[in-house]
Amino acid sequence: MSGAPGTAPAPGPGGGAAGERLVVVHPDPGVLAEAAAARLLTRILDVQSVRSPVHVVLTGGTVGIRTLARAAASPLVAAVDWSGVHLWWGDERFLPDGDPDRNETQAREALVDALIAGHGLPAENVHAMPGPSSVGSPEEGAEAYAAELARFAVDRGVPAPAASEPGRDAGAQEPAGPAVPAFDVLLLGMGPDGHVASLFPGHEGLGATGVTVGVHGSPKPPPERVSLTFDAIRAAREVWVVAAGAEKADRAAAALGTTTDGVPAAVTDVPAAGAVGRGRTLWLLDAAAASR
Ligand SMILES: O=C1O[C@H](COP(=O)(O)O)[C@@H](O)[C@H](O)[C@H]1O
Repeated sequence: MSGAPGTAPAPGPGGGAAGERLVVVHPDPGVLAEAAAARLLTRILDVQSVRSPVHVVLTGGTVGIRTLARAAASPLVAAVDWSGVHLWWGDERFLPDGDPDRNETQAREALVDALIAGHGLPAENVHAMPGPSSVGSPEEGAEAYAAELARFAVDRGVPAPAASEPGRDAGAQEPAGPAVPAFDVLLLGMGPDGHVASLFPGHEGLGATGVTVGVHGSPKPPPERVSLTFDAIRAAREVWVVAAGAEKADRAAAALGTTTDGVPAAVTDVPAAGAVGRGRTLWLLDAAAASR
């Protein structure tokens, strides 16, 4: 895979038009996390220059959390008006509040608690996915999160923001879509099996309707999770897939291009192939993950 960015529009799964896709390759996981953190903070700043609030979806996983930790260490943190930012999650392990394996716990330790304590992020703007401390099952958690998302859903019947917003045409209608906020950046990690969020190859969650789904039998522990669906993921203005390590290379190549026998990847085999944003999709990889 070349390191050169590709800008050919990537058709959305199901053939729908989607925005541009870029693949950016970094020398190692440390530089990848540093660059992804700077890119995230800069993107929030750019969006804040034309609208508020800004909605960002966080991911768990090694690169996802490392990116948040690097963002916390960045001087750019002080440039963002965090009072106008909302943080969401793409998926959560169905574990008690404060469990060290929860994506939320790791994100709070890496960045989120520091933003609340020292940078004006309102605690109520942090929208964690419910776990067994507050609901009885992953399905109840999914239902509760869908209701929370709907509270902030964008009214897509109104014209899109003015042309001054980067990448938007004045007067264009926001396409109708699921009852979720207009996520400005939706971060996703990718597992060695090509899973994104908690949507695993061959798993029934891949075809879930609605915006959230309760997951059972996850091949990666813990078995129970809550996840956004692809409908919710694809409603995002930008989807960023961040992945590092040689163990991701095969699935990254399959998701981005074709399988070894030249067949375009199917989302059921490579869920990451379905990670497409409405305006732009970024694949931020290290050299090892891009090696195929
Ligand atoms: O379990 C999960 O795994 C994926 C990928 O994690 P990684 O360590 O292989 O990057 C992560 O994106 C997801 O949020 C998490 O729940």
